[in-house]
Order: sequence, then C-alpha cells, then structure tokens
Amino acid sequence: MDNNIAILCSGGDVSGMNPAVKHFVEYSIQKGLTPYFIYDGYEGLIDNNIEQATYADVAGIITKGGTKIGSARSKRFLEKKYRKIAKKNLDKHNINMLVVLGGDGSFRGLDIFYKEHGIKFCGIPSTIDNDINGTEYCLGVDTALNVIRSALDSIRDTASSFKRAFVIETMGRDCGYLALVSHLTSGSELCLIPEVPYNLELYVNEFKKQLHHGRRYFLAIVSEGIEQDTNEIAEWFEKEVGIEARVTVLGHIQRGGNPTSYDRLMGYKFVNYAIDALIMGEQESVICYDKNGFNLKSIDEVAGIKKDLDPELLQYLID
Ligand SMILES: Nc1ncnc2c1ncn2[C@@H]1O[C@H](COP(=O)(O)OP(=O)(O)O)[C@@H](O)[C@H]1O
Ligand SMILES: O=P(O)(O)OC[C@H]1O[C@](O)(COP(=O)(O)O)[C@@H](O)[C@@H]1O
Repeated sequence: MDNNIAILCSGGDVSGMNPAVKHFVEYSIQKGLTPYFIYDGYEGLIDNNIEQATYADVAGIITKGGTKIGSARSKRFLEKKYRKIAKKNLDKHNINMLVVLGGDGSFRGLDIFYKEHGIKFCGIPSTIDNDINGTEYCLGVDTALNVIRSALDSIRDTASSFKRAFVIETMGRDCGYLALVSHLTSGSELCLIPEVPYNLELYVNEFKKQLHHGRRYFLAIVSEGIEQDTNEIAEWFEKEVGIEARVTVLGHIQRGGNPTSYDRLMGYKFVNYAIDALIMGEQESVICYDKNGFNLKSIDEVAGIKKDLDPELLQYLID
C-alpha cells in the first residue's frame, strides 16, 4: 500500500514541470516506489485518468515547457462529492502519497482533501507569479522572467527605432514580482505594480524633459494587477507626455518556453525533497525554498496568506 506514489500538476502550468515530472519518475523508482501520473490535475483524479509511469514516458521531456501530464483548474474538485470520487480512484490504484505541483489554490484544495480522506501529500510551489507565502522561489519563475526579458529586449529594438513608448503588461495576478524584477533587469523607465500606489502626474515633467533632451523611447512595465487598464497608461503617454505609444500584453507566452537550467535544477531538487519527505512520513507539507535552503512548511504557513514582495526589491523601485 505504501509503495505507490502519484504526481499531478494543478493550476497555471509552468516551465519546469516537465523536468520535475521526469525526475519524479526516476527518483521514485530509485527509492523503491511505483510512480503514477494523474493527468489534468484534479480533473484526472476525479475521472480516474491515472496511469503507472515508466522511464519511457519521460524520455526527452526535460527540454520542454508545459507539462506532459497536463494541468487544469477543476471546478468539480471544489465539491465534496467529487473529492470522494477522487479518493475512490486513488484507492483503485493503491495510491496514498501525492506530489502536487501547483499554487496556493491547489494546496488549499489538497489540504481539504487530506483532512477528508487522509491522503498524504507534499506540495511543490509552482507558479510564474512567485506569490506563494513561505517560499522565496516557485518553480517556473526563472523561465518566465527570461521569456519576459527576451520580449523586452526585442521591444526595445523597435521602440528605439520608431521613437515610441511601449507599455508592456506582465502576468502575476495581484503580485507585481514579475513586473518588478523585469523592470530592474531590463532598464525600463517606469514600473507599475499593485503593491505600490502611483501618481502618473509626478512623471510628466521629467519624461517631457527627457524627450526634449533627446530620449527616443520609453519602456513601461505594468503588472496585470494594477487598477488601471494597460491601455490607459499608453493613452497617458500619448496625451500627457507627448509620445506615440503602443501596448504589448505578453500574456501566456510567459508560461511557455523551454525551461532554464535553473528551473530544471530546482524541479530536480524540489522533487527530491518532496519524495524524501513523504518517505519520512510527512503527512501534509509544502517544500519551500529560501536563503537557508529547502525546508518543509505546513499548509497553514503557505496557503491563503498573501505573500509580501521582497522589501529589498521594493526599495529599489521606490528609491
Ligand atoms: N478551497 C478549495 N477547495 C478545493 N479545491 C480547491 C480549493 N481552492 C482551489 N482548489 C483547486 O485547486 C485548483 C487550482 O487552484 P488555482 O487557484 O486555480 O491555481 P493555483 O494552484 O495555481 O493557485 C482549482 O481549480 C481547484 O480545483
Ligand atoms: O491561464 P489562465 O486561466 O488564463 O490564468 C491566467 C493567470 O494564470 C497565471 O499565469 C498563473 O497563475 P497561477 O499559477 O496562480 O495559476 C497568472 O499570472 C494569470 O493571471
């Protein structure tokens, strides 16, 4: 009974899930466990879309973004009756250990599932938003940042050629991490994130002055969670600063791309710690990462708590 272990991905997919899935199969087998895939997140759990995994299943996936086993947001898993079906399906395969790659919502669901049915789990924080409390890093963030960096570098080329302002919208829900780090690493002129109130009027004179002194273009990075619509920021550039403006919504390209070396390594390490934790008998934990390394946290320390942005990064923005 204790030898079957399954992995699933839930919520927004990230680049880095495939390397993690690959290592899950390899490390499980190495530890004498039988690995299973649950396809399409909690949907697969409810639909019994569960299969034993082999080395062959994960051959070649380390270079690929997305996730071979699929991910989903499952409305049905919010309902007790479907979670009961999910438990029955796990029993059919004698699975009582779950590794879940997901975000805050996925962990909350998992915790409820554990309390109802006692299926032990270890969560691996995986979201490009980097908004999970208790961990400084979530799988997929580095790849997303590199996708954004590459897009910004390209936009800079056309912005400078054409004397335009570009307003670039990043994902992140109500967390400005992606926008802020991208701002600091791309040298953009303006960064607007939900965590920091702003007043555009304060920039008008300075930006006009810069144009007068020969500046050819502006890059502004805005997080999707700010109160204003991104188009309004572009309109502000045109009307108040006096420069033609364009909007680029980066959208779901931020969730793709082949995983960076860092995300491959983090996927590897997260999985190692998660499987070790389950073998050691940990019941309901999330494997977190901070400057002291990897550590297990309880679901209460992680799920449902708003994560604060790194104060050091925030200070750079405010300065
Ligand atoms: N309170 C909850 N009870 C049961 N399942 C939940 C709960 N909250 C979230 N989930 C499950 O987790 C899935 C993923 O959550 P979501 O918030 O979309 O993504 P993320 O895990 O990335 O935060 C949801 O579609 C749902 O199936
Ligand atoms: O893919 P969807 O369902 O359109 O959701 C978009 C949202 O998912 C994300 O890409 C990732 O969010 P989660 O990891 O919390 O699921 C957000 O940045 C974005 O707001």
